[in-house]
Amino acid sequence: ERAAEEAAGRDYMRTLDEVKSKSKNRLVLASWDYESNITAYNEEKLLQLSLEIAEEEKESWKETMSYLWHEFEDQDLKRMFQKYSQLGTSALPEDLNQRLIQAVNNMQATYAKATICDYKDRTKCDLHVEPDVTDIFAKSEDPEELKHAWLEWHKAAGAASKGNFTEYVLMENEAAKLNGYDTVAEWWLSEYEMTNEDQFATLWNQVKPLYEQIHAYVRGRLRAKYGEDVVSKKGPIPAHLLGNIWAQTWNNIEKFTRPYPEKPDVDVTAALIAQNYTPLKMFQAADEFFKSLNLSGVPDLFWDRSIIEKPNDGRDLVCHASAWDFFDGEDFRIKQCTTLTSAFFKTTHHEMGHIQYYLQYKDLPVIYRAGANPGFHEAVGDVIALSVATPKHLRVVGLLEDGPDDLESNINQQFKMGLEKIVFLPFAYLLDLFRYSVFRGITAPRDYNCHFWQLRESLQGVEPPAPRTENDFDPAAKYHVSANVEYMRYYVSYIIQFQFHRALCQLAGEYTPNDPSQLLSNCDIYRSQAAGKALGNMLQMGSSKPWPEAMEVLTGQRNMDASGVLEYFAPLHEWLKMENERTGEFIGWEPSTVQYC
Ligand SMILES: C=C(C[SeH])C(=O)N1CCC[C@H]1C(=O)O
Ligand SMILES: [Zn+2]
Repeated sequence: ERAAEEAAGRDYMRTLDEVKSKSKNRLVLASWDYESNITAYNEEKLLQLSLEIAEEEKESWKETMSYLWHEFEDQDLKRMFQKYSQLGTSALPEDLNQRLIQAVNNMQATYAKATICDYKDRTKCDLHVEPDVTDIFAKSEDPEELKHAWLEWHKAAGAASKGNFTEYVLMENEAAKLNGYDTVAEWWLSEYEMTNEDQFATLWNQVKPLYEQIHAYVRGRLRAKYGEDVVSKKGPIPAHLLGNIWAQTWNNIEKFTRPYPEKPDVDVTAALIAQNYTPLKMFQAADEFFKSLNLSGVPDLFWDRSIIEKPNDGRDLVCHASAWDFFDGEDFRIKQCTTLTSAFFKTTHHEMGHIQYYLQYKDLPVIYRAGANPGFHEAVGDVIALSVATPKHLRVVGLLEDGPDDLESNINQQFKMGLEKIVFLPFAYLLDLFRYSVFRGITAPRDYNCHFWQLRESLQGVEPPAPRTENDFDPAAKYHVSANVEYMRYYVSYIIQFQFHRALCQLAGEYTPNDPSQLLSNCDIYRSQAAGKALGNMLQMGSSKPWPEAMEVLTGQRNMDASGVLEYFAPLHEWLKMENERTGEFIGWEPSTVQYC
């Protein structure tokens, strides 16, 4: 009867977990080999192993579905069976799975190998997105050089992948249907225990007023710098002038847009170089922060097997930063082409946050070794980085000399954080609104680029530096579109990380709501055992419970909302409204005059 069936199911789950641990370990090792060294041999090995494991998974899926797990009373056992009942892309017939794997591998390789020619020296054509194009956008203040780099990169990495992307959409949608979803959009939303994107729209409505204020202020400062012919009074901002090839964060233009330029700069990049930091030292600093919270340090294997600098042996590799769980409870790695910049100092904390999550849930069944939802995984490292980025913490670790702690300095600091966190929200939101509409067939291939730029203009208030046509495919110029990595996880992360930060800061005694002497943006949880314990308790849950339960363990709230973001940036929001009022800056943007549809 049922009790015997559940007992049998429990035994079966234990065995299946052992089998899964081994097959996932083999697959991740082959993926690591391919992404660390893109060769035909490594691609073929990954393809063959992927197809072999897909067949094994089809077999074990039949056995899994032979149990009456829908009736099980043990909710935890039922949750495990429910997760194993999702076969994923292994549900595809082998030939379609092969076409899918090849389409994504082709896009990844195109992106990794893409290069552009230097603006000044047109014979120098070996510039990759990391570090070269990234550096151009960090340093150049020449609109023509920025336009050249923008157009060349979007041609080399975007347009080139349109065919493979269309094939990938077909195959991935087929897999979605075989897993019981209408399209990939619903499959991705199910990861958040949602059936539509209404909650994401609600979050956007909460933060949009704040975004419009910082957008208007930045447009005004850019117009002052480049002139009205380059930056209009009321139109969208040209995407190539925002310090980032995707215009997703605008930190690199902070140096000439910050509210109080006469106040001392907080230039972490200069400090890292001046103090002979190395990539290794950056990783050790992040590791030390987690240990200060009485959380886990990384194992020795991590230092032996990670790749933390771009290899200089001329190989092709995926440079985009990533953290890896090899599902054997011991092997955890990061692959990152680190350079000595404040951006990479943050990325290092971001990636070490993934590793910390892996370490905290490594003893759970393999099926539960994931974030409570994908946004949780992206938030861990960023929460730590919110403390690290405070002038207070930077002084503790010697990366910033003493300076004023007055209102103007706080506004400058919040503005710097706003160029990373507020500005990012519409970008992350639109990237998957675009892909949802593609997966749902609302956006056909002949409309891809037009619909992408309609979203870029309406949500982000940016426009392309030159006319676009359907020979372009600008979305694939962003890594995650070429690599089939869902992106709403970052939108969720940039909302919930402030809810997490607020809770941790109160536990650390660093923040009291409505106490102006303790700004949330000045909180540093460094060395707080209470904060570390609460964070660890949430991370140890992995995906064993629905994400509202994990959220509640840390914050006492069961829902995600923008109250954390709005509380953190309240002083800046007030300042921006007053400043835009004072200068008469137009809030929002009128339609673009650039032809892109
Ligand atoms: C650092 C990573 C690897 Se998970 C990343 O892709 N991030 C972190 C911030 C947003 C997003 C991006 O670079 O687009
Ligand atoms: Zn991440």
